[in-house]
Amino acid sequence: MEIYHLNEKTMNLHNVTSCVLALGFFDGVHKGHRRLLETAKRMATEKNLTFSVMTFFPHPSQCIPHAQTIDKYITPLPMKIEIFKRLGVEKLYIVQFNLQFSRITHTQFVERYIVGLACAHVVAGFDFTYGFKGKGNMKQLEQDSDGRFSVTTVEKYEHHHHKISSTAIRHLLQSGDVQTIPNYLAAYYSVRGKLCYHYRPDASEFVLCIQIDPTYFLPKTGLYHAALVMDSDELSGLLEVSNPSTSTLKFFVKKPQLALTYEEVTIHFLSYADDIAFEQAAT
Ligand SMILES: Cc1cc2nc3c(=O)[nH]c(=O)nc-3n(C[C@H](O)[C@H](O)[C@H](O)COP(=O)(O)O)c2cc1C
Ligand SMILES: Nc1ncnc2c1ncn2[C@@H]1O[C@H](COP(=O)(O)OP(=O)(O)OP(=O)(O)O)[C@@H](O)[C@H]1O
Repeated sequence: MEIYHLNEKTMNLHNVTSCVLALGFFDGVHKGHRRLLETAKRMATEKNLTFSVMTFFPHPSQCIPHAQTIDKYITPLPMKIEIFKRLGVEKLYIVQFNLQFSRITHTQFVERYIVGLACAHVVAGFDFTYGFKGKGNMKQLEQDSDGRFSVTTVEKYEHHHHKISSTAIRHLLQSGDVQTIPNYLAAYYSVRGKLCYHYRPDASEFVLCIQIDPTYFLPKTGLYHAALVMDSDELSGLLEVSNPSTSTLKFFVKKPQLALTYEEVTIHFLSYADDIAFEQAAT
């Protein structure tokens, strides 16, 4: 996968190839996002065009006043890049979202970032917005295209009559309801980290400490039933989130049957244990 970090200065510095472009922020790359990305991939294959994705970084709420500033992510950028790679994206455009970019009008965005990147077809969801004050929508996009590219609008994908969204997943994390998240993500909520040290409080128990990207959106404080995956080995245990802004997690496990190496690990949040267990572990 080719990755291009775009801003006003770097816009015209690379070769473009005719593409199908999927558009959006895509935090979590949840089931709704995946449906959209599969549509774009299928169209790229049918039309023999490059499968491209455009996303933005950081989240627009960090430079425009919003009800809530989003500075923690379900998938921090390196994770999102990895998922796009796995989904077969051929070109990834990461547009720097700053105040200057936010003031680009919907027509300017189409001229510079869609027509300018040789997009023959654009795929986005029913509620995608773009341009200054988010004035552009999917109807506007068809008008702005002026016949130069075609547009597919992906319908709302729901779970129990609710839109599957990054916002809904953040709410589930905030309430500790991690067991419901696979309905939205198609997988357990997971974080990637590095085993930084371990200690042994008694003969039967090990505590592993894992350093994670500080921009992960963590579930609420407490203890979680979790699985820790390292290479092909998997350990079951309890994971402590001491507070949602921590970047060190503690994983409690009974006598691990494998040699612990200080490498990359992935932690899957399976379900919430309870506050009582958390208080007991803390003492
Ligand atoms: C060129 C451009 C300008 C934007 N300007 C604003 C803005 O002024 N205010 C705003 O709230 N969002 C703005 N946005 C953010 C969009 O409304 C939207 O959040 C973003 O395109 C990601 O779409 P998604 O949330 O549907 O994935 C802008 C987006 C683009 C592409
Ligand atoms: N459930 C869904 N069904 C269809 N399209 C979706 C769905 N969720 C998001 N999309 C589309 O995916 C792209 C990325 O959307 P975005 O990153 O805003 O996701 P979101 O889940 O709506 O996020 P948020 O909850 O923060 O608004 C957009 O084109 C959007 O319209």
